[in-house]
Amino acid sequence: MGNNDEHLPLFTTTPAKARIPFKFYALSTFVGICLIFVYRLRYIPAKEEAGRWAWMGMFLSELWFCLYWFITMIIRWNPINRCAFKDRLSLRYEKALPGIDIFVCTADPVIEPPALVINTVLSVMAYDYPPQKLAVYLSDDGCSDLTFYAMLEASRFAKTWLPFCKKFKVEPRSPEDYFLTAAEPQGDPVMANDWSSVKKAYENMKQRIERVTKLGQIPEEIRKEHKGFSEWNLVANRRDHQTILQIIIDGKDPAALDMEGQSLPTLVYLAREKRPQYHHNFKAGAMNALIRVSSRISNGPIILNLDCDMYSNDSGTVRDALCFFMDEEKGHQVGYVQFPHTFENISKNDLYSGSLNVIMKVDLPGQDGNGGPYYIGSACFHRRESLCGKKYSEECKTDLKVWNDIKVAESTASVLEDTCKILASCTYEEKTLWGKEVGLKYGCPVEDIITGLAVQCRGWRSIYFNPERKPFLGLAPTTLLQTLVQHKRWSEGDFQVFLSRNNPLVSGYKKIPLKLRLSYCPYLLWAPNCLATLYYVAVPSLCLLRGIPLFPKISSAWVLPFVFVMIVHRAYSLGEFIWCGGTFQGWWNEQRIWLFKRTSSYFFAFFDNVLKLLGLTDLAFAITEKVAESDVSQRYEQEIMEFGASSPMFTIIATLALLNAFCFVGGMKRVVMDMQTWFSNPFTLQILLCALLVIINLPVYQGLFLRKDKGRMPTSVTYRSLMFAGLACALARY
Ligand SMILES: O=c1ccn([C@@H]2O[C@H](COP(=O)(O)OP(=O)(O)O[C@H]3O[C@H](CO)[C@@H](O)[C@H](O)[C@H]3O)[C@@H](O)[C@H]2O)c(=O)[nH]1
Ligand SMILES: [Mn+2]
Repeated sequence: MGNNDEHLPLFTTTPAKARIPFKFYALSTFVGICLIFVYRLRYIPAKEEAGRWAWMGMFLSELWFCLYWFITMIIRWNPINRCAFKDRLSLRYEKALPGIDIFVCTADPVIEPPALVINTVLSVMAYDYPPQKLAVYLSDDGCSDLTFYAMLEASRFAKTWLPFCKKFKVEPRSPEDYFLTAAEPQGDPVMANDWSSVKKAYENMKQRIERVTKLGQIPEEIRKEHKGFSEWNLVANRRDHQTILQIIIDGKDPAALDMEGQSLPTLVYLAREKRPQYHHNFKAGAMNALIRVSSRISNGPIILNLDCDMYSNDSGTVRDALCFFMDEEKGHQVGYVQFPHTFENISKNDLYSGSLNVIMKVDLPGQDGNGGPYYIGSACFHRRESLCGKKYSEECKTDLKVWNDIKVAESTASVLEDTCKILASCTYEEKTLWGKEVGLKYGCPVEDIITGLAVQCRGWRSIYFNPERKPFLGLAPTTLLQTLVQHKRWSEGDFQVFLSRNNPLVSGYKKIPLKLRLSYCPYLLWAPNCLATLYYVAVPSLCLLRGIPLFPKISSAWVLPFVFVMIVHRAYSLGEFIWCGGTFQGWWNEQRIWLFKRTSSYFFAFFDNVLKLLGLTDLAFAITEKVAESDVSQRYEQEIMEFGASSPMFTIIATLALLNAFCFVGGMKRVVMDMQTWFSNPFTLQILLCALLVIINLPVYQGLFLRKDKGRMPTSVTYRSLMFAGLACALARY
């Protein structure tokens, strides 16, 4: 190694390619949109004409779409890619690597089974990193002794799993996912023997955990094995209990060794105190309790935050992240490093559009280019200080040396357990800045977005790193309702941020660049999208029924901008989707989910925010289910859309689908009776729009009328939507 290498950076940044075709697309679409506006303004129906109001509504909707499109272009304008050099990091800093604290959050042993949670925990315990410098914390908002039991089992299994991972260079290091796909090694019989015995050990452990989980309580003989179980004697229920803090593996204890005599990472279980009269602030509250407790136990300067279903898929990720924090030139500016969310359970053509591929491959690199990605809740490495409210200053440059000398008080695990409990109590945060300036922010179902924004406003840079190998794999929702509920939470929280003092356009003024503030907006404005979309999918169709034309004739030149924008815009979206690794069918599914989300999730999110402004409700955090009944998951595999629940969201979706079907039939009748050609008929575009909506809604009609399985639309929804759609059509008609 030459001397020069010392000056090479630990990471590089390169602009993305193929910018010219993109800019051409953006510009030409913009021209097309302008022409549409010219048409809308020139041909406003006169005062006495029917349809003047409908026309104005079209104009306003299109204005909104244009505005929205414009900010999505800002995100896409100059994306960047990052590259990290782990080998340089090891050469320079192997002896001086900082401590890493890993926080895993879980909240419910039924929705998030303990066997799943410990796979995530094991995958991060097995990171390729000095174990003395690794501490893994589990926050259990479900306060479940079942989860605690699984953690005990995991701590025992770790003693074989960790050395096994190193020996066999196992990837991924979640045992469940490794053994699901890995083949037994051939050749060396000793190795093969080793391999099968570890596999057997894992399977036995999993069986024990699942048996106890199914039983729903801890058998007496197991309770005797660990003093920690006695804590549950005092637990009234999951919403009313004392703090339970158990240091399951104390990494500083010289006796805490794996099978090969190597040290083990510290492993901690925490169920923070909950009392009915105190708001627990969901995941943000859990994270803040962990930040405080960990500061006494290990105090790692870097914190990785993971959802319990998001296991590590690459044992090198910690080192990747450190390349950004430890770069001599720019590292001191970095507040957090966000990794992409990818999912292991996406169906072949991504039925519910859960993969988030375009967000991960287009939006986040774009946001990074504009000044730094959002913090999206999981798979993010934070600098402890930046998360805890410190403002960025040039002096942070000295941190590197300090990091290595961070000390925590030397005390035994049981002393720590006692003294740290208070940090996770309900009253600890009273009259402090926790949840406001310190730690994750409270009062919003998207704690991640507002927290990341606050970190950026304190002057820190954030980094997005999307490596070749997927760094983390999570679970995406597997039913339509779950998908819609998840998006309701996101869009609701995002819009709440937009309406609050935290609106980046205001709070980021003079703190972060304008283009970064603007690139928050497409997300924050998800919810209000519902208005323009609902208008566009209902009014032109109803006007068709009534006989009010809203688009130019095919024979008129004004049809060109409409057709051009429609085709080019969708072609671009298709291209982007395929480029991000999707299929054509997947793109088509995405269009459908896009419609469903906008008309149901965003609609409810919008109105809940209005109600909240009026002080009538408070926004909550609905947890996404990670398990499904076997017939439900079977339908998911087969990509059959799952309705099967009587939700008002489905009523809206079904009503709109039926409305368009009725209008399509009515519209066709009109065309046939009018005896005009398609060419000179003023309704052709309206019929096409209506037809498109009918085609995209085909699975809804199937669910309403044709299917017999349990995932069909409930009859109550069918009746209600028939009634509403019929009523709307009758009103339009007469
Ligand atoms: O009171 C709560 C509620 C949730 N969680 C945990 O929060 C995580 C995310 O919950 P999930 O239901 O899986 O939500 P998702 O929509 O999948 O989560 C995305 O969106 C959230 C914000 O809405 C972020 O917090 C997440 O990190 C991000 O992955 C899970 O580990 C939960 O255990 C808690 O710890 N306490
Ligand atoms: Mn999740």
